[in-house]
Amino acid sequence: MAHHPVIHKLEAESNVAVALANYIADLSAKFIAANGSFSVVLSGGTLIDTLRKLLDPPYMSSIDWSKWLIFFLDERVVPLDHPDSNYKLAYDGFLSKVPIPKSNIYPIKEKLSPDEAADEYEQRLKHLVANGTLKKSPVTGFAKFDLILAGMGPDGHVASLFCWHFQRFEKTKWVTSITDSPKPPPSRITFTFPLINSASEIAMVVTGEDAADAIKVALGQHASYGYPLPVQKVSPEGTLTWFLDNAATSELK
Ligand SMILES: O=C1O[C@H](COP(=O)(O)O)[C@@H](O)[C@H](O)[C@H]1O
Repeated sequence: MAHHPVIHKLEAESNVAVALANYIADLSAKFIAANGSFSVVLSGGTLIDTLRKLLDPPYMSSIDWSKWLIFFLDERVVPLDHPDSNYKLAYDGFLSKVPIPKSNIYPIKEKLSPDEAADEYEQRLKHLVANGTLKKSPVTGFAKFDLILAGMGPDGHVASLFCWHFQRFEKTKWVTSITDSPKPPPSRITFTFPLINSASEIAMVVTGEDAADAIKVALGQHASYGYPLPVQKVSPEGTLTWFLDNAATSELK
């Protein structure tokens, strides 16, 4: 049974950045004290810039970065130094500025087809569960990440799970691929909903006016047409916490 979501409606994106840094620092301390590590899944997009407060005092020196493990919620199937790469975005904007050991960062493998890249990432996650690096959900048997940091596109997509694309209905695979993403670039890999929803904590970090219509649907104030939006399928075993600014909530009553 999913818990009620926690919703933080903040004035500006800069307030979201501060609240998000506090939330992440608290979870980092909690999970490291309990398990000796903190597994964090990053999406791309605007989220990476909204993580910027973690680079400031007191977080930079108070967080035990050496215990963080970094994964990617979705990735574009391009070289890791390509401008479209979510790894490059995260590395340039965040990962290169914090002392997380390189061996604790898990980018996709290059030079594989989208299908091969998704399978390879899934196998790597399964191996990390088998050797105890990652936890396993006792409910679903999928990997159980401590924290997934997700954004949402204006069309309500999460990760690379889009409306009208079958990947959003995947039940068995942990990671899947898409070669006709409606948002460029077309070839991507993505966590599936069963893997996403096995997480302990999911933060949906959504800012800006473009998201306002989808936020109205996601928070139940407007019926969706036909199928629910992908974002409406986000329902973790643990807690879902929304971080929203005034622009993203401007259509809410
Ligand atoms: O293409 C993608 O889009 C989403 C949303 O991005 P945003 O810029 O609207 O925040 C992002 O979460 C995902 O990781 C990315 O591949």
